[in-house]
Amino acid sequence: MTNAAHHLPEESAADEFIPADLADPDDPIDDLSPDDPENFDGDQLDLAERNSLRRVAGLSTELADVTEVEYRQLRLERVVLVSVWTTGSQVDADNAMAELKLLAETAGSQVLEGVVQRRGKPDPATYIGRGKVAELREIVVATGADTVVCDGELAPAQLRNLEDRVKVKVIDRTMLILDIFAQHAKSVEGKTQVELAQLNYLKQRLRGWGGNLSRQVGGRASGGAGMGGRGPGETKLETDRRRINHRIAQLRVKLRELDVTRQTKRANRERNKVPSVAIVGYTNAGKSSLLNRLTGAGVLVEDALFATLDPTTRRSEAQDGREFTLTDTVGFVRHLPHDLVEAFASTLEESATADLLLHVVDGSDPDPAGQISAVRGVLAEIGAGRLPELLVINKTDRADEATLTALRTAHPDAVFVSARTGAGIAELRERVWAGLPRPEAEVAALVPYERGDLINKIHQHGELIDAEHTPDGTRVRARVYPELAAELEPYRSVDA
Ligand SMILES: Nc1nc2c(ncn2[C@@H]2O[C@H](COP(=O)(O)OP(=O)(O)OP(=O)(O)O)[C@@H](O)[C@H]2O)c(=O)[nH]1
Ligand SMILES: [Mg+2]
Repeated sequence: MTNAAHHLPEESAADEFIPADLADPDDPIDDLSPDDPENFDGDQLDLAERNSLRRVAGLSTELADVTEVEYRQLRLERVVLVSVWTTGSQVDADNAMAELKLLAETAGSQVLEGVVQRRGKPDPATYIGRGKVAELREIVVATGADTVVCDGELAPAQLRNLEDRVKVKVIDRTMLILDIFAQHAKSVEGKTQVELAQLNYLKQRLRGWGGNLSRQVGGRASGGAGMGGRGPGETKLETDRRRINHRIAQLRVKLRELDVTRQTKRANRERNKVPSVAIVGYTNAGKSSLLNRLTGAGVLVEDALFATLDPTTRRSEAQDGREFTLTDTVGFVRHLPHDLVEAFASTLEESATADLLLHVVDGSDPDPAGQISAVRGVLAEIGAGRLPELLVINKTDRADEATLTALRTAHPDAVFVSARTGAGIAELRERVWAGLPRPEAEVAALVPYERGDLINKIHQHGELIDAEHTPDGTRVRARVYPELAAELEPYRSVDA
């Protein structure tokens, strides 16, 4: 890459660093104290527990001595944000920076400064222009930062070069998101998935912080061959790599086992034909708040990105008594790391197999259209792109009229709600009920009174058209799924 560097054009004057305006005076976030009784979020059952989990290092004891893996984690760091602004307007660039700031804060770090460089494309060697690296170093020194966070996914070489020159830890957006997930994941499955994604990502970016040991010239000779115990000549880098590979294999096995449990659960639901509704959407859009509104679930709601990492499923009932499930899911974000999408595949499958998607959008976001397309992108990636989708524009209490009008025009079928005030929730319920899949087969039967269980099943899983009590039992007409139709077969009326 030193070669490549010679061919790069000099920095032009137009490539100035633009300080990002990080202090947003009317930051809508500020008026959202969870202690405010107005902020109806249901019971926040596990808030305390969550807070106590915040800063626990995500890796198991087996990797405790892989110093680099720990080093890459972001814990209460003092950071400088850096982004290369290639396309789009200044507003887009500011929004992207504001989101990066939120992400960094969600990871527990303190943002000291943010700089944007306008540039045709990121420098292949150093991400920002090479002329700007020294300036970045100055900012780092002046602010006393210990970490630089770049808004993008950096190639291993870019990361290394920047780190060598800026002389503090450099993290990219992908690593940052992985780190947030690692801090927040609660279930065994979630933790395992995140750890796997982190290790996969880091594996290609290890640089051997054991200092000179890592750059041994003969190091290549041992690559790949002889995974067994190598002697004292083994470098720290190789040890790390070997341990990581070993750990990755372990995690894969564990995930496979966990997946079996999940599939059993899902198979049960499928057999019972309980329609499932998945609440999907951009992170912080208000998915959990909506689940709480719709079911009183008491899921944690927090003004933080990725508050929810473990899907919660609640049963609910349509007005005609039919049951369905509502699942709150992990939020999406622009450029969700691919490793992570892959790692979360089984969790996300919850959405991919749903009968209906409630796609929640934060109507008060500066760029709801961008959120919608980012979410649809991830949905397509996990094979949920063609499911029936009900677009729900949330936070109408806070969104400005112009944005709402634009959204109404662009999405005439969307439902406009506020999980906070409850506005539009009644309509949302009806739209959800109407969107549930309907059983096809219509049957007529005379069900004897001792088979009241069948009548109950019709109520729960089918649609009762009419019922009449006769001396011999209940005469019913109903739309039911094939399984229930088979159970009703012995009592079928011929005149149907
Ligand atoms: N003003 C307003 N705020 C809302 C509304 N709905 C949710 N919020 C707030 O938005 C923030 C995020 O809400 P959550 O329900 O946690 O969002 P989420 O989509 O589940 O977020 P993640 O799980 O982090 O992806 C919280 O501070 C909520 O109080 C709304 O209708 N109006
Ligand atoms: Mg949530």
